[in-house]
Amino acid sequence: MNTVIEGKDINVKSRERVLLDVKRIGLNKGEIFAVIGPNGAGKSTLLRVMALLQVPQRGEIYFKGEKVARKDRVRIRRKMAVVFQEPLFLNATVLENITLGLKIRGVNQRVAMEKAEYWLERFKAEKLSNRWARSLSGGEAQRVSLARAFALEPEVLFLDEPFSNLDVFIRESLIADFFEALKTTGITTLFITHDLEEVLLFANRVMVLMGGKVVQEGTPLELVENPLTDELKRFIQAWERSKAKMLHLL
Ligand SMILES: Nc1ncnc2c1ncn2[C@@H]1O[C@H](COP(=O)(O)OP(=O)(O)OP(=O)(O)O)[C@@H](O)[C@H]1O
Repeated sequence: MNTVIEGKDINVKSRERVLLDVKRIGLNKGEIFAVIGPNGAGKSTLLRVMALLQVPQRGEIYFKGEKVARKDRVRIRRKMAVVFQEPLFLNATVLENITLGLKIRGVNQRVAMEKAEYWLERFKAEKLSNRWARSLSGGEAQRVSLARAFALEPEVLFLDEPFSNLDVFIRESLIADFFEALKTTGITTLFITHDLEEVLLFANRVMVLMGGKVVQEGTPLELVENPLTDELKRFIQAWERSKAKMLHLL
């Protein structure tokens, strides 16, 4: 079976409001799968459910065909890595933040150091090794957060809008490093964004979420060329307008 992670019949409610209602989401091995949608569409909720960080009111997650039971959640979570928009760090140095995650997964100190140094270098963050992680700037923190995620060599990588708070220069450079890392590792990736440009750059497949429901799924090109709903058409047009404005300003 080629599906690495799959969610079936997922339903998340808060009081009586349905936040998420997704019949199926499945990521094939090596695939870069984007979930796109406006603010409040349920993207982060879906990511948390798939990354086993939140238990839905209904629905199941399958990892390589195995239904994830409550008792297996921690074990399977260790095969995953998550990068958030605002990185979460322990109160320790950059290097310690990376090596600790590896040690928890049973990697010995020497190998953990090697992996941490290797990935910090690939994300041009080697000079930050001994800095206190919580003192980093937004761009530095995101470099370290990505290095930490790749160092874990996860079977699935989850990213929740990792580039959205960065200035245009840092974003461009980090996106290039990230894309290179994805290409060379082939890690199965679930990527959340509200930026269509990122979808067109990275994704093999994209799911559009609006109001907690899937409105379309397909290749990025199919989405742009043939949006199925008026709401999605408006979303794409708004994005095109903002891009055109940006080009006009340059
Ligand atoms: N713990 C919670 N309790 C109640 N409502 C919640 C909770 N978490 C999320 N929501 C609501 O669920 C909806 C979806 O939120 P979510 O953060 O998943 O959307 P999103 O698509 O990631 O949005 P954004 O792009 O703004 O980050 C929102 O209306 C949000 O207010």
